[in-house]
Amino acid sequence: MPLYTSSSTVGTKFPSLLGHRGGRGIQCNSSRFQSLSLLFCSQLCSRTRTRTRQQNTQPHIVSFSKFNKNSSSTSFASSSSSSSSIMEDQEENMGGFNGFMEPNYSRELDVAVRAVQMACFLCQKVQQGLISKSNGQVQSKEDNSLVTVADWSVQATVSWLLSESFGSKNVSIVAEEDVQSLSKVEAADLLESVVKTVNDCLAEAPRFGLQGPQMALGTSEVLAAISRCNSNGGPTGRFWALDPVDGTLGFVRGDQYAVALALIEDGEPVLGVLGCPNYPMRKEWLSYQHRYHRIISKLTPPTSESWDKGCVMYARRGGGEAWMQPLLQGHKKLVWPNSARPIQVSAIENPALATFCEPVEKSNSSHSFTAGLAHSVGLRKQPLRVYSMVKYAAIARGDAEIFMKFARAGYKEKIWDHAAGVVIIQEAGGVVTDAGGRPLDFSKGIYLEGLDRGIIACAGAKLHEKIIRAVDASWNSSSL
Ligand SMILES: Nc1ncnc2c1ncn2[C@@H]1O[C@H](COP(=O)(O)OS(=O)(=O)O)[C@@H](OP(=O)(O)O)[C@H]1O
Ligand SMILES: [Mg+2]
Repeated sequence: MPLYTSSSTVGTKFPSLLGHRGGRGIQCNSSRFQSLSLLFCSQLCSRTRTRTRQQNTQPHIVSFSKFNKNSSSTSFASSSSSSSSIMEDQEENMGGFNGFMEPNYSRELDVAVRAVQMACFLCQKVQQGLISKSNGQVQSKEDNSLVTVADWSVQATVSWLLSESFGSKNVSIVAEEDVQSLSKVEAADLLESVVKTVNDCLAEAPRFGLQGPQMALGTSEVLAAISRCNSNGGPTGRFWALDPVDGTLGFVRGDQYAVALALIEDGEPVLGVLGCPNYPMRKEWLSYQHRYHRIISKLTPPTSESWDKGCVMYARRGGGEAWMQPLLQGHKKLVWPNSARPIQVSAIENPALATFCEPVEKSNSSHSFTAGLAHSVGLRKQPLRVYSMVKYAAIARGDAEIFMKFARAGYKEKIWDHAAGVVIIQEAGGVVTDAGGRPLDFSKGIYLEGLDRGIIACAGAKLHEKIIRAVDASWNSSSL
């Protein structure tokens, strides 16, 4: 059975790396920022290698599906014949390895993008319900964060789809929601809503090129799918990191939020998929509250064909490319690559022209500290405050140049809040590190252990270096 189409085949243009960055040179030998430069150089070298390979093997990479590599990815590839949920309308499979014997994760990427498309579809329906009437779908968790039917439903749906596609034995997921609060007797109505929402969504699976269940899932199957997401991550093997609704506050306020799914192998994120259902295609609308965007949209309704808002961004580590495709509209069927376009980071290096983004809530990141940094680096524009990993999407798409997050002391960042965004920004040409210039460490379990002060993502090395310097200069006098 034909299985899937590689993302590598969706585009055939591979501009040279430096040309792709608008000709910006990159210094790899800075003595002052050696670790930073080494990091950036290694990102650059990996990208250059990959591009050379792709140029040599275009347009279709040779399939090595019979090659039996002793790696966990083989089990994913081999599980496809028995439990693949991909429909028949797709191209020849890539065997899980490209012509250079490296896993290309094409099948995982294909399933992940489709699953995130479905999750976005689900979230849009729930968010519309929240906006039209405050109908009790917002719950309070013990940790006081807001959680919705969408959180649990997305987690159940994505978990079920991944398990069906790769076999539940082969799928390990780290995800935000645990099943305890949903299993309580007092949550019976909520659970019923989740089961209905999941089944409504899975009934649409064929439109997204995936197979849904033969019969509607029962309560126990939905709970089982949620509770399967019980991995604790770690340094070895393969697991998925899922944030079913990232930016819960944005979601319940009818604003920006994201569905984030990453595949992590041996502690490194290798695939990143980010669904951004409210991401506006006109970048100036990112800075407006979504309510305003909705009013404007009503005044000038988009035509059915126009791409007004909502996308899924994705990238494979080392692929040297990042992509964005629109959310599936109306009753259409997803035909890969679904009008995907390449995305890349901005070429702006001048701080005076750069836009920085940060969390909306000052309890999540110190606005006063970033304002000081902005001043010292010479950033002049107002910060773009956006909920969720949409900030990573904005950097990858070139709509902003800098993302900074400095959480209060003691807060431990979770891997699912960053993994997908890191891969996408890096493959779109940007840099992501902690404030010490080191890569984020996804190998230590569910937290980004050892994170130095904060997170800094930039379109290019020069801006990144300036921010790191500014953090060093002002950290000791800050109250953080
Ligand atoms: N106190 C504190 N400090 C820092 N970070 C925190 C904190 N509390 C939560 N979180 C995590 O931040 C995620 C939301 O980040 P955002 O960048 O979207 O923040 S904001 O809502 O725009 O203010 C949010 O993700 P979601 O829970 O998925 O919304 C949390 O994982
Ligand atoms: Mg989150």
